[in-house]
Amino acid sequence: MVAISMYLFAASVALVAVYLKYLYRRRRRDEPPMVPGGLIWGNCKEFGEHAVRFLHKSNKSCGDIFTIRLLHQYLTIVMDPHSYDRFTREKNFDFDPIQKQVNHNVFSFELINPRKMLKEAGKTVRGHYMNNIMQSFSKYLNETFADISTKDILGNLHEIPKGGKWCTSNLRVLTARTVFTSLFKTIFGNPRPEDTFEPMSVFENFEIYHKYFNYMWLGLPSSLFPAATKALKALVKQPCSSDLLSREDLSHYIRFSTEYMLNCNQAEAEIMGHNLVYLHVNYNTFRVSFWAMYFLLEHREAWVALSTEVQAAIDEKKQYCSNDEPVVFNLEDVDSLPILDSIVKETMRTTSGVFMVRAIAEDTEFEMENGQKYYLRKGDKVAMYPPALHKDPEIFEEPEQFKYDRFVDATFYKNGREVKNPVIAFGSLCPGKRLAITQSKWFLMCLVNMFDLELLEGQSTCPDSAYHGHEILPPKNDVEVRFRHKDSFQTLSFE
Ligand code: HEM
Repeated sequence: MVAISMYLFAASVALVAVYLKYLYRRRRRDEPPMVPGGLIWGNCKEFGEHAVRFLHKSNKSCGDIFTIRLLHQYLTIVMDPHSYDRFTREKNFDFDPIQKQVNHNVFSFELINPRKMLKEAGKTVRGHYMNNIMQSFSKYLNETFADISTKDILGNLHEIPKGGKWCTSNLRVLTARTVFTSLFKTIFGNPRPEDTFEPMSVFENFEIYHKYFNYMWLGLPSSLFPAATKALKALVKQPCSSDLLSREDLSHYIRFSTEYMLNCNQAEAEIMGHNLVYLHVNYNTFRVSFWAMYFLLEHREAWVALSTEVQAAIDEKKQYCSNDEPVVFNLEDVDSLPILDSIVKETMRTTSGVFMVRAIAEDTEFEMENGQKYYLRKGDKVAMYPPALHKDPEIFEEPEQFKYDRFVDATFYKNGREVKNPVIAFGSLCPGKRLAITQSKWFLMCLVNMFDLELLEGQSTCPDSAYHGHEILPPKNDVEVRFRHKDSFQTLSFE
């Protein structure tokens, strides 16, 4: 009996010690207010249930900056959109440990000199490189658009349905067969017939793997999730580096990264892990395209407005080329379409799940835009949570509604002052922003130009908020659509 009491006493003391060391915290002078939470889990429950609602509520009770606790991690949230620039410029707010955490925990590799790699990633998606990427993407997209009407999902050939006959598909599968396949081929080149590393099988395994992304990012081992382990095994069955490097249609970036990692004596497994990360960041473009297409179908007036805008742009160009030539667009032309631009921005606003997290490298005095100063502790994390701003009713009228023309000639205000960056789905660091937006826009232009597309009766979906933290949220469920080639259309080409 005495022994049991001693054990219980020792266990209680240990628990209290763990609690005091890792969980308990007294707010120091000039630190942001702390949001009250549970003894052990902190604010995990409310945050996990509905992060946007929880942060709006905390914003009302605590103000524009406050600290929450997710288990043992203290996280200061900056809710003021006007302080965005200060947040992104603060040199003690460090993204490198976050990026390392993703690479290490989720894709099992480390980069030697990551800043050099990222700088190069930035270069390879700008200027003439971006034009080259867009040319390949546009070529592959035209091929996949032809394929979806003539081949089934297993690749078996069928006749093109004539007389305006409709084909049916799940929308996600349709987006994978067109956008994801084109992205994949633009990055890795055309797969060889013997390759298991090919777009549709990678897509299927990514779909599974991404379900566990947040858990693995937080550090839970992938072995806890057998489905994720199986998917990863399939995803790393890639051609070896020498095989990839021998391909003429390999993207400039993968050629650079593979050669760079080989020169740093990094193992094949690490090169493959890195290839997956690159595909993973590009996967967001696929997700945006899915959502934009879904919203166009759900809001027929948006489809009509976009088709009219695109048709007018094609007609304008057609005056200068013959009927059998493709109509050529460039970056400037694509950027000049206001409804298209608004649809892509509104899609990002409504489906972004991104968390802009930074590690606090040193004790820091952070000055908000209104001049108020706060002390933030080294070792904590600090974040902006764009979805909470994107759903702020003071900035966006009826924020839950998709309004296709919301961003046409519009400015947005908070506390009576203009918000300079109303949509921050790319955070501040993403080098692929312009490319991803252009690819999504190009896909939509080609889609409304070539196809009739409809949601089947009773089909609907919405972003799955259980995946908050993903750059673009996946849908709760897939939907069924029917589509057919238009009787006549002009082939488009990007130069
Ligand atoms: C719709 C598509 C995309 C979305 C929504 C997206 C979003 C993001 C976000 C939110 C971040 C974190 C930035 C931060 O916290 O400040 C990020 C980082 C990054 N993205 Fe993207 N991204 C997309 C497409 C791409 C593409 C196409 C590339 C290819 C070049 C890319 C490459 C990267 C890289 C390399 C980083 C890490 C940057 C660093 O560590 O400095 N992304 N992206």
